[in-house]
Amino acid sequence: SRPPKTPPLPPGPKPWPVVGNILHMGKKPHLTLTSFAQTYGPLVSLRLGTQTLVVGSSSAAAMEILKTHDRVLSGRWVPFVSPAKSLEMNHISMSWSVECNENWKYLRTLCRTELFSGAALESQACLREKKVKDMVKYLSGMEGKVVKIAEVVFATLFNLDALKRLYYLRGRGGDGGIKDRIGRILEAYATPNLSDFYPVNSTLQGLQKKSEVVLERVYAMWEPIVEERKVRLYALQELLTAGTDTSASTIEWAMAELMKSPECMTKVHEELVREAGQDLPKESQLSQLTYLQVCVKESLRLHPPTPLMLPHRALDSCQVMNYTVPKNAQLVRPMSWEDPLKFKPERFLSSTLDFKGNDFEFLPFGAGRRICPGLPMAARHVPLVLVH
Ligand code: HEM
Repeated sequence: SRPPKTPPLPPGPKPWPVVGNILHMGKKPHLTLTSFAQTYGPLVSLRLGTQTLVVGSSSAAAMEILKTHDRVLSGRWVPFVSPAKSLEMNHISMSWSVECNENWKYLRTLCRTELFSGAALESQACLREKKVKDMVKYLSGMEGKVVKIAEVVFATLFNLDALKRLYYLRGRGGDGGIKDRIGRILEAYATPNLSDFYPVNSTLQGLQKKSEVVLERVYAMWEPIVEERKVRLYALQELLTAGTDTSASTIEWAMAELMKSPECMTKVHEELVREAGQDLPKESQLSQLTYLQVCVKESLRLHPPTPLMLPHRALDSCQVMNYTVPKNAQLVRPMSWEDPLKFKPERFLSSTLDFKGNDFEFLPFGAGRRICPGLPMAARHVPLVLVH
C-alpha cells in the first residue's frame, strides 16, 4: 500500500530564490502579514532565508496553534542577537527556553504561585495605591510644564515593583537611565536580523555585541539588589524587561488615544465621577469602571506591545487545518479586526471578549502554555495607572 500523503505547506506568496519572501515583508510586517491573510487564507506560509514562517490569522487558526497543538507548537526561537545561545537559554530563561522544560515549569510556577497570584498581588494593593498617589502628586507639581508621560509612567511601574530602589520618579531618565537600557534591550531583540534567517552566515556580529554590552551594564546596576533578594539574575532581568515596557506602552497609547477622542475621554470622566465621586478610585473599584476597562482592551487591540506575539517554534512537524507545519517552523499571529485602525472602545462594550486566553479572536497576552505569566499584574497596573 502507498504511504499516506503528507499535506502541503500552507499557501503563500511565491518565494524568490535565496531570499525567499524577505523582500515581500516591507517596513510594517504585521500589516503585510494581515494583508497576506486576505489573499491566501487564515494559514499562510512564507520562506525567510532558510526559515519557514507560518502565519495564523483567524481565531480558528489561533485555536489550532495555541490549544489543539499547543504542546508541539510552543517551542521558541532564541533570536540571534541574544548573547546566550539556545542551550544556555534552556537552563536560565522562561521567555526564551526552547522547550517547556523543567526549568521553564519551575519559573512559571514561581510566577503563578509567588509573584502574580491573586493573594500576592492583593497584598501589594496598598503599596500600589501609595505609588500612584505619588505619581499624581508629582504630576500636580508639574502643572504648566512639559512632562514626558512615557517616562513618568515607566518610573511609576518600576516603583510599583519591588525594585523601586533602582529608579525614582525624579531619578535617572533619558540617556543611560534604566528605561533607556531596557528600551535598548527590547530594541535589540525586536530588530529583524538577517542572521536569524541565515544562521550560518553570522555577519551581523555588531548587534549581538551591542546587546551583550547593554546586558552587562544592566547586570552591573542590579547586582546589589540581587545580592539582597537572592533572586535569580536572569529571571529578574527577564521579568523586568518583559513587564515594564509592555505595560507602559499600553498606558501611553491609551492616554494618547483618549486625548485624541474627547468623547471617549468624557465617558471615562463621567464614569469615574459616578463610581468614585471626587476621590481617586481605590484598586478594588477598578472592576466597576467598565468603560475604563474597555479602553484598556481597545488600546491593547490597536497597539499590542507585541504585535505578532513572540514567535513560537514547531518542535516537530504537525498538521494544522489540513496543511503541514514543518519541524522548526516559526509561528506568529497578527490580529485582524473590522475597522481596525479606529480607536473604538465601544466594540468591547457589547461583547464579553476578554484577554485572558480563552477568546481566540483577541489574544494580546497569547494563550495556552506560553500565555503571558505577567497578565494578572498587567491587568491591575494598566487601568490603575491610566485612571490616575
Ligand atoms: C500590557 C502588558 C503585557 C502584554 C500585552 C504582554 C504580552 C505578552 C505576549 C503576547 C507574550 C507571548 C505569549 C506567547 O508566546 O504565546 C508574553 C510573554 C511573556 N510575558 Fe508578557 N505581556 C505584558 C506584561 C507582562 C508583565 C507585567 C510581565 C512580568 C512582570 C510579563 C512577562 C512575560 C514573560 C516572562 C513572557 C514569556 C512567557 C513564556 O515564554 O513562557 N509580561 N507577554
